[in-house]
Amino acid sequence: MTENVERYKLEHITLPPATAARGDIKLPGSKSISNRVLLLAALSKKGEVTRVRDVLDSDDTRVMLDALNVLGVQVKQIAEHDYDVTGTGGDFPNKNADLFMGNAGTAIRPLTAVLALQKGTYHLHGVPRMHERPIGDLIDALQQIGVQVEYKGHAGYPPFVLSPAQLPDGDLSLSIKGNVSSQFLTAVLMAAPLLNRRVTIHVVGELISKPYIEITLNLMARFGVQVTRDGWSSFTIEAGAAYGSPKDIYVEGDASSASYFLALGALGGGPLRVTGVGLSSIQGDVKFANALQLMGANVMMGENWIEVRGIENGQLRGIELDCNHIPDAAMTLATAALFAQGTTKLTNIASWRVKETDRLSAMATELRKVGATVEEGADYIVITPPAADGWRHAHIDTYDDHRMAMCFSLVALSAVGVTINDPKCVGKTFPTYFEVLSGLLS
Ligand SMILES: O=C(O)C1=C[C@@H](OP(=O)(O)O)[C@@H](O)[C@H](O)C1
Ligand SMILES: C=C(OP(=O)(O)O)C(=O)O
Repeated sequence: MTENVERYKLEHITLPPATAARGDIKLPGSKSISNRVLLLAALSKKGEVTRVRDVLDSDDTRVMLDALNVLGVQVKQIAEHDYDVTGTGGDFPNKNADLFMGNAGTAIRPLTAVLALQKGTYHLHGVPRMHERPIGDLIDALQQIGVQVEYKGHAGYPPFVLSPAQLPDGDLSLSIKGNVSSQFLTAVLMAAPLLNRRVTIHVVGELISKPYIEITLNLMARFGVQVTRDGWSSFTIEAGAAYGSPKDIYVEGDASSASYFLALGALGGGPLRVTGVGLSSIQGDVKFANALQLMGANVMMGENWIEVRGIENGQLRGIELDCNHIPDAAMTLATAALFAQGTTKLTNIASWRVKETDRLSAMATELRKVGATVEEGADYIVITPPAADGWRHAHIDTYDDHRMAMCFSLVALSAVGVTINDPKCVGKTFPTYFEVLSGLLS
């Protein structure tokens, strides 16, 4: 992907009113796991090949694959979703590169930490929205160990240039804030073994989106690096820790993408089964299923699948839920809430404001178009559904946010249907979303 690629706009898609949602789908690979595993495979022992299977094919994973390619990492596609990645031992062949990061947080944050430790100069930039998404807390943490960064736009935001670090001798210790994004801690954790010495990372203040740190630690362990920890407050990587290849690794299905189908199954009677995530998943967003259960949905789970059927008592109930642990899937609760009896309050979601768009504001605006009454707070949203005769057919703006498009597809199950503007924005994580959806609705 290059910056010049014209964003393929399909003006809008209209979903006519549907009354049922049922079927069986295989989920696309997890974005969070795909991008972590591709990078970890590239950092593995020099010459070792990791076969990464079931990689997500989307804008965000394309950003990571293209970056690795530009950096000189050998990445060979051997089947539609499978890649052989040859390890570099943490030392990328290309020492000067201009890297387009699109709007992929899971690419720019970890790559920033890893590239800051190379003996090279790297210019990282993205789409305009990426230049509004904060990265200062990560850069501040890296600067404590001598990393060299020059901001090219606004301090604390991409674009910026990384040049060779001036690392002090001996064990290293650094502090990092985790209240804006957990991806900053993920980035430092993933890069730490490249330092070849004992590294202790102290988390200052609140840490949000904690389950994503569990994904990071789990996958680092799969690549042979154990991190010792003191709860959520400090993490230590010992000297001598180095990534080794697990040889063959599968990417599980995307639990955030699963949320749309699970909600549809709950609203449209089901049975609707997603395969690729379940009891053995390492993704925090599988907890979305528990939230749906709280709303009254009938959920069953196996090792590798989740199935939702019609709702006990006919209609979902509104809930109040702290959604800090499921920031992405929580958006799906906001549109599911349109169909619930009573009010739904989703709290502790301030991070929505610094993602693909200001999601709190965007969600409130678009929910109101459908007929809901919405209260938007600094870090919460309260949704009261439209009255039975209060639904309006709306043209939903999606703000170049894949999750806005996918969340509002649930409104197809209302009596008025819905029109979604710029539906192609789903390409960030799920390019075929609307095709898959059309096979489930009737
Ligand atoms: O580490 C990850 O894979 C992610 C962490 C979360 O971001 P924050 O930590 O910024 O909430 C999530 O929203 C994002 O889609 C993926
Ligand atoms: C916040 C998201 O993405 P990113 O990885 O760019 O942070 C998301 O997918 O909802």
